[in-house]
This record gives sequence, structure tokens and C-alpha cells, in this order.
Amino acid sequence: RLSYTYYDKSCPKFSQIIQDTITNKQITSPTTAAGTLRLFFHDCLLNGCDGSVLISSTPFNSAERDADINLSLPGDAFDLVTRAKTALELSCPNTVSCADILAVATRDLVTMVGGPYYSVLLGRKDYRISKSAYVEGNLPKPTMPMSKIIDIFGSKGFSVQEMVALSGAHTIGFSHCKEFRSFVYNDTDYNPRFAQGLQQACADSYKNPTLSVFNDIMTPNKFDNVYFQNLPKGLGLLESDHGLYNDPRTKPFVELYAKDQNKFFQDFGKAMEKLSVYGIKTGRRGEIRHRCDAIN
Ligand code: HEM
Ligand SMILES: [Ca+2]
Ligand SMILES: [Ca+2]
Repeated sequence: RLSYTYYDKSCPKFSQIIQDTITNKQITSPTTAAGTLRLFFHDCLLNGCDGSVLISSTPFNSAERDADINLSLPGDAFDLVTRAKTALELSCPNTVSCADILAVATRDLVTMVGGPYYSVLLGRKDYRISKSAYVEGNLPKPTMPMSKIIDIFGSKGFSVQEMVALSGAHTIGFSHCKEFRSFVYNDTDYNPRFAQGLQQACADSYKNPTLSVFNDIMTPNKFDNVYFQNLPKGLGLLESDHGLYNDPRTKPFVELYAKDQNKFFQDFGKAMEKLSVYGIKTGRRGEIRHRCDAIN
């Protein structure tokens, strides 16, 4: 029941409204693209791309976005979805799901910052359940051993190669110091000068938890394959980034994508198409939310 033409009759301006919204937002807040891509990833991996991560907590329910791992999801990404929803409700009320908005906005932003264009099927419904308690074990953490990370993706039907391709998302955006600072003093995976730079950048991070560093220090705002080229040089930021190069199961794909940006773009696009339909809800299993942060 999903289709590429889902809104052609019911909301002909769908694509244009999303395009206008992301363009305005990305120009005023250039961190939006990375934030939105991560928001989408965290929505999809937890029980599917169903907008569950967008729900706010209530006195009766602690929602996904209040789980520890989701607290760093940036406000700009949520704001983008709200803006698109507001514009879409004016043009075609009660028609477009928040899950579809997030999926298409993510694709358009990836393309806007230099990444590949890929197709996104439409017709997702928004889920009525979002619980912080369900998050644990569904999302990878930088301190997990590579086997555990491979397992998490594997349990959702993603191969090792797809996992490595998707991790190329770290070609944009940033990480807060607390995600890597315990490693920068004695971890030989880092280039020594890079490790020194990170020690300095994060020196005050206990006092100032907002301090953060670009995931790809060479081209932080451009979606390209430089993230993979950084890893063999000791310029990976997170322990899990180093892991991709150190583990014999993932290393061949890192080398492949470091050499061949076209291959990375092809595989990333395919894996994103697959991620975009993972666990989606159709028909009466979901609803078209009136507001993206609350169930109807
Ligand atoms: C392989 C396992 C992965 C781990 C352990 C991991 C972990 C992390 C962590 C800890 C951060 C820093 C968050 C912060 O401090 O605000 C981050 C950022 C990010 N992650 Fe991942 N990630 C993984 C895979 C992915 C995948 C598959 C995607 C998307 C397809 C993705 C997209 C992003 C993006 C775009 C950012 C930057 C966010 C921003 O700038 O606001 N990550 N990741
Ligand atoms: Ca979800
Ligand atoms: Ca880059």
C-alpha cells in the first residue's frame, strides 16, 4: 500500500513544501541536515520509521526522546518536522504523516549537503506508542564491541556491509565530548596530534557539556566519503568509528568506500531506501497525527 505517488492527488504540493522548509531551515541552521539524519535513524531502528521518536513525554508516559541516548538529538531537527507539518496542514489538512515528513526531509537534506538522491516510498502512518523503556538495546553505542553493533543491525535485517555504508552518515555532524573523551588520552587508534587536539577541545567539557567536535574533521559539512578515508589515518572520532577499521569483518568495506565514493553513494542510497521502509505501519496500525509531538 506504499507508493511513490501516494500524495500526488491528496497533497500535490507535498514535495515542494518539504523542499522549501528544509532549504530555509538548513540555510539558517546548517547543523539541521546531520541532526535530522540522526533523528530519522533513531526513529527507524526503534520499531520502525513510524515517527515514534517525535512524541513528547506526558505526565503519564515517558517517551522515547527522553531516553538517555536520545537526549542529544538536536532541537533543530524536531523543529524542522514541526515547520513542515504546519505548512502541510495549511495546504492539505489531516493528510500527511509525520513519519513520511521525516523520511522525505532526511532524503532531501542528505542530497542538499552533497549526498546521493534515493527513492522514498510514501504512505507510512504514525505510531501511537512511544516509550523510553523500549529504547535500550535497539540503538548502537560507541562503547559497544563491534560484534554487538553488528548484532543490533543484524537483528533488524541489515548486513555488515549495509551497516558500514549507513555509518558513512558520520561524514557530517558532530559528537559531544562525553561520547569519546575517555579514549583520547591513552588510545593508540588516534593519530597523536589529533588526540592532542581532542584533549584540548574537550578539556572544559565536564563544566560545559555542550562542547562537541565534528565527526569528520576534514569535510564536516559535506556528505562525501572522506569519513572512510579518515579512519585508516587515525582521524576517526568515536571508538565505534575506529572499530569499523579495526574489525576484520568491517575493514574491507571501509577500504572499499574510502577508495570509491560512487560505490559508497550507491550502497548508502540503497541501505537508506531499505531503512526508510523498515517496520513501517500502514492502515489501522497507525494514524495521521494532527501534531507530530503528540498522539491524536
Ligand atoms: C554504527 C553505529 C553507530 C554509533 C555507535 C553511533 C553513535 C553516534 C554518537 C554517539 C553520535 C554523537 C551524538 C551527539 O553527541 O550528539 C552520533 C552522531 C551522529 N550519527 Fe551516529 N552512530 C552510529 C551509526 C549511525 C548511522 C547508521 C547513522 C545514520 C544513518 C548515524 C547518523 C549520525 C549523525 C548524522 C550524527 C551527527 C548528529 C548531529 O550532528 O547532530 N549514525 N552517532
Ligand atoms: Ca520508531
Ligand atoms: Ca564529510
